[in-house]
Amino acid sequence: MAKEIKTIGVLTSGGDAPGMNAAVRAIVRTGITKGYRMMGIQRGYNGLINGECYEMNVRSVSEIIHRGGTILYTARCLEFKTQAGQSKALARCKELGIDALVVIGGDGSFMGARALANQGIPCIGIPGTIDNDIACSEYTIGYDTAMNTAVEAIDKLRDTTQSHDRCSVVEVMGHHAGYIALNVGIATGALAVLLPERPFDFERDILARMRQTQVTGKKHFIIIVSEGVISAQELANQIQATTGVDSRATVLGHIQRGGSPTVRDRVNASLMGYHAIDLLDKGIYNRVVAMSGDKIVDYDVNVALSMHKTIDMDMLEVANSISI
Ligand SMILES: Nc1ncnc2c1ncn2[C@@H]1O[C@H](COP(=O)(O)OP(=O)(O)O)[C@@H](O)[C@H]1O
Ligand SMILES: O=P(O)(O)OC[C@H]1O[C@](O)(COP(=O)(O)O)[C@@H](O)[C@@H]1O
Ligand SMILES: [Mg+2]
Repeated sequence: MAKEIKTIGVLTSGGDAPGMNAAVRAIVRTGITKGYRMMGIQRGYNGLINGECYEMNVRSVSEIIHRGGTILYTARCLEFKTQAGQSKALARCKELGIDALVVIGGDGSFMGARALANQGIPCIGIPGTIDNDIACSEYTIGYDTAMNTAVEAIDKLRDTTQSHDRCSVVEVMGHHAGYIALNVGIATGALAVLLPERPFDFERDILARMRQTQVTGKKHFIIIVSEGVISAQELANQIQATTGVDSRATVLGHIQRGGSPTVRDRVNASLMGYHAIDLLDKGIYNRVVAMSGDKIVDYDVNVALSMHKTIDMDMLEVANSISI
């Protein structure tokens, strides 16, 4: 027998991602249409522990579909990782009458949702992270916007890099995940793309590729490095010292996390938000919403968290074959 749900809470957690607002909008409006009381919880699990929340109506989510960031704010909450923190959150749900929760965030946030689900609060996870590193889903909200933001910035860097016959080393985000780097590398025609999934070899990945292309007359170089592989500045210094090519480092950083979401992020966020409420409404609990092909699907949270996904190394081969 499905538990009776009257009030649904929604929160955003972990790194913000463009399109989170579109998801919140879809969740709140679908929930209200289906007759639920909707509560916005601020600052992720911190807000759940502290009771920072407010009832939302259809107008609470007006004028946000095009805005980056999250109107609910977000946070990383260490306390919630502890049993004591989770017990406080559970007590707060009971006090506020929150019967179920929709969590928009990454893999860490879903582990938090599972902890609450295990204590009787039905939870639905929605993948919201620019990194696209949610194993069960081919796509995460914010990923498309972040890549487009990075491409726009790197196109600008290309102009100045070419004008000075320089090498630009550009660091993009992607905590342990090279999806942004690989796609952005192909989209910007980068000479080399360094991914966390592949051990870095300075001679093979940089020097050999520069020499090969210099023979054909190329004098400027763009190198994309995913955060954590090597510091962009350190790599630029090494390239300049070894090849004599004037080199500069650019860390795109949190620029990639902001800005108005793309069509793809707005549409997927809206579909996923609707799907999350539809699941709860059907009495289907403790699922993670995901994309498979262009379809919205869902997985049991335990299954979702045990899945693995691998980056398509054939795409690196394509990048390396074309950027010569
Ligand atoms: N193992 C865990 N158990 C319970 N809660 C967790 C766990 N891991 C992460 N969380 C909660 O989720 C929040 C966001 O996780 P984090 O990994 O920083 O981001 P993301 O969800 O984007 O991957 C953490 O600050 C914490 O409150
Ligand atoms: O917000 P912070 O603490 O600077 O975190 C930066 C990290 O957040 C991200 O932007 C997104 O990661 P999550 O989605 O897992 O939170 C990573 O690419 C990056 O490593
Ligand atoms: Mg994460």
